[in-house]
Amino acid sequence: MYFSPDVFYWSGLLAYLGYLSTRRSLTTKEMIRLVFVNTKFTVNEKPPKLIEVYKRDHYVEYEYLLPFGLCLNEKVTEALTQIFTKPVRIYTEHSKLFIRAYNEDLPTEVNHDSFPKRGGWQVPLGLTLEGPVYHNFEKRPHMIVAGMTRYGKSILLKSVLTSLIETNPDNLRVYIIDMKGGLEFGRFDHLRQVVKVGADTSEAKEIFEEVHAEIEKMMKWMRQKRITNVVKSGVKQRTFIIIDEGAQLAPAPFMDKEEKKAMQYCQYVMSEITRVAGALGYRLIYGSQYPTADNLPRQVKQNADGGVSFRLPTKTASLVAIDDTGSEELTIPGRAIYKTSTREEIQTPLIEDDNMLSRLDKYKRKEPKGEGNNGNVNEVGTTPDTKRSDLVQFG
Ligand SMILES: Nc1ncnc2c1ncn2[C@@H]1O[C@H](COP(=O)(O)OP(=O)(O)OP(=O)(O)O)[C@@H](O)[C@H]1O
Repeated sequence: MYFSPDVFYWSGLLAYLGYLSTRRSLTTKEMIRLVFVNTKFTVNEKPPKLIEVYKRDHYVEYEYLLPFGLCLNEKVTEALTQIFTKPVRIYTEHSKLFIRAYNEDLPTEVNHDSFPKRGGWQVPLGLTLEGPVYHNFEKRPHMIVAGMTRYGKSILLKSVLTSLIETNPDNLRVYIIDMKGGLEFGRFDHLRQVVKVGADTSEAKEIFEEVHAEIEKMMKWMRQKRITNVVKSGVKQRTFIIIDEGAQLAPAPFMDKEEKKAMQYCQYVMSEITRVAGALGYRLIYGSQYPTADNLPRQVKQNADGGVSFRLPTKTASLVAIDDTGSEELTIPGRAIYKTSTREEIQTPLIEDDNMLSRLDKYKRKEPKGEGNNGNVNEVGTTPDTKRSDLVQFG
């Protein structure tokens, strides 16, 4: 029997439409079940059993009981992901499989002002699919911020600086090393919390010498007072060292001996800050476009318990920055991975320079630099029950 090509065309189309309509009428639960069966994610031909469906503000979560011996694999994860038009998180926990289907995509822009303020030393780092995420510098004192040029590193550093000043105007001291010639952070030098802005290698070295001397004094003072960690001691002051483009502070073969020595010194103090000075109230935020094993001091890497990575060129770069891959897949400015003991994809807060300058205007220095309590290290140790003599002794 002969069938014209038209017959094949129309019967094929009808079958496709039939498939589409069935597909449309399927509920999410049914589609998940079909994926389990079609990908052979079964034991004795039985797929995982649905236990509960949770409806939350930002997502709907399906909880399944996993039969013993059944392990989540890439094939089923990919097939499940294809069911949903919005982001989905698929994970297992205690013999259960969870499929969390989010209601919305992560936005491509979130204003810094939209994050509610939190007390202490917590700053907003970004928005996740489940709400805002904060970094607590008391729990995780040091942080690495990595990302290729034009993906949002400097803006995040500025957002963190703004939050720190606004939440702790009287207890914050900041040294900024802006290796982009001071172009990004030079404008904030007039704020009373900003002790110094260094814009090149020699200024960076001066800052590190100053910080190093402070750390030694502080250690002595704490030894005398038998304080082991400022966090539990009532010492309120914290000193942040923010570095934008830390890779510029790494020795390179073309440098002369003096320059190499200066760089090695800078790297040594960075390491000391993360190794011992966290307990003394010193916090390092190390920003770099492309951290490598050669330019990121090992101690900094090992002791920085928080990492934010914007887009990076390769998986290897992502592994160096945050011990995890994924940064090479980010494509949107302001989109980053925040890695601590957990991992979150975030859209970081956007803040414009002019907005930042106008809201921080009230913190501009009244006295000339170095007078009053501007950046005065003698004020370290100001606690309700610490006598003035302690402060003098420390200074
Ligand atoms: N959180 C954000 N949300 C949306 N867009 C952003 C965000 N952060 C940065 N951008 C966009 O990316 C541009 C570059 O940001 P930024 O200056 O922070 O880059 P960078 O990574 O520091 O680059 P470079 O290292 O070259 O200075 C901004 O001008 C802005 O358009």
